[in-house]
Amino acid sequence: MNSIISIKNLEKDYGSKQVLKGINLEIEPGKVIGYIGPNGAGKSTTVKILTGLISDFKGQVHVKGIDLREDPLAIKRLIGYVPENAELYDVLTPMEYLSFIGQLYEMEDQLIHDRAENMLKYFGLLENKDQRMDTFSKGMKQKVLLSSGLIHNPEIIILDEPLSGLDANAVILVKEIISLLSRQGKTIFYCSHMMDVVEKVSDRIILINGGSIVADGTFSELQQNHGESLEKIFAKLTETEQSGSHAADFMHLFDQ
Ligand SMILES: Nc1ncnc2c1ncn2[C@@H]1O[C@H](COP(=O)(O)OP(=O)(O)OP(=O)(O)O)[C@@H](O)[C@H]1O
Repeated sequence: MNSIISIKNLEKDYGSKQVLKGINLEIEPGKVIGYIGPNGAGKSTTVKILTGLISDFKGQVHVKGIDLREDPLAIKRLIGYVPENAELYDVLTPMEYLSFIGQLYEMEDQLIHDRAENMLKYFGLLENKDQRMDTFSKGMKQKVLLSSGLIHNPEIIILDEPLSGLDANAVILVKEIISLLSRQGKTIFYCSHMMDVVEKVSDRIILINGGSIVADGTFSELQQNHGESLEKIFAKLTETEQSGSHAADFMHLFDQ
């Protein structure tokens, strides 16, 4: 396979705790990869390694044939990353923030300006473009963050729970953007807990549990092997099928 991302025997410990236990992944270009798993499964850790934020890992990671250990900066240029919990410089305005990010990628000023303004327009933030972001809601900040991950038109886009805090219209917009980006040949690595969205937008779904891959395939392949909806497949493979009765047990706490 002509992989754009190649991960071999990836392991990561935090002290005595092994969080990734030998992840192997070959990812084709131009696909949307849904990367799912329970809280603490190791999704963000994988993504932080891929984006060069964590460097003390075991195993091999190559992006477009470049060894992550040898040239992390070259890989960072290829990737647009929207982290789960981002620190925005919220004393800046969206335009100032996006200019700053664009300059880090050595983009031309005019291109930064035009692209930033257009992205803010599509996210309904044009009238807020010159307001300081410390007054923004979570969803407004998330839209700026998404714009900052896309501004340099990266080949690979890594989204870690990108829909958090977004209203229903923005969720629809982001889902459409994901599909359009993939039609343009971009590779999208999409971590989320929103099973209904992952089910719809992903060409391939990878489920990790306890630091290991427990399922990998198209949605219909996973359905054939494990169940109807992605929510049910997830529950089955991560052993939370009893969540209904757990909820009932929880409610018994209030019986006395
Ligand atoms: N900096 C850190 N130091 C120590 N342990 C960490 C650190 N970051 C993550 N962990 C632990 O590593 C495990 C995997 O965390 P990770 O954030 O990768 O999970 P996740 O799948 O992204 O979870 P979530 O869905 O909750 O975001 C968790 O048990 C977490 O407590």
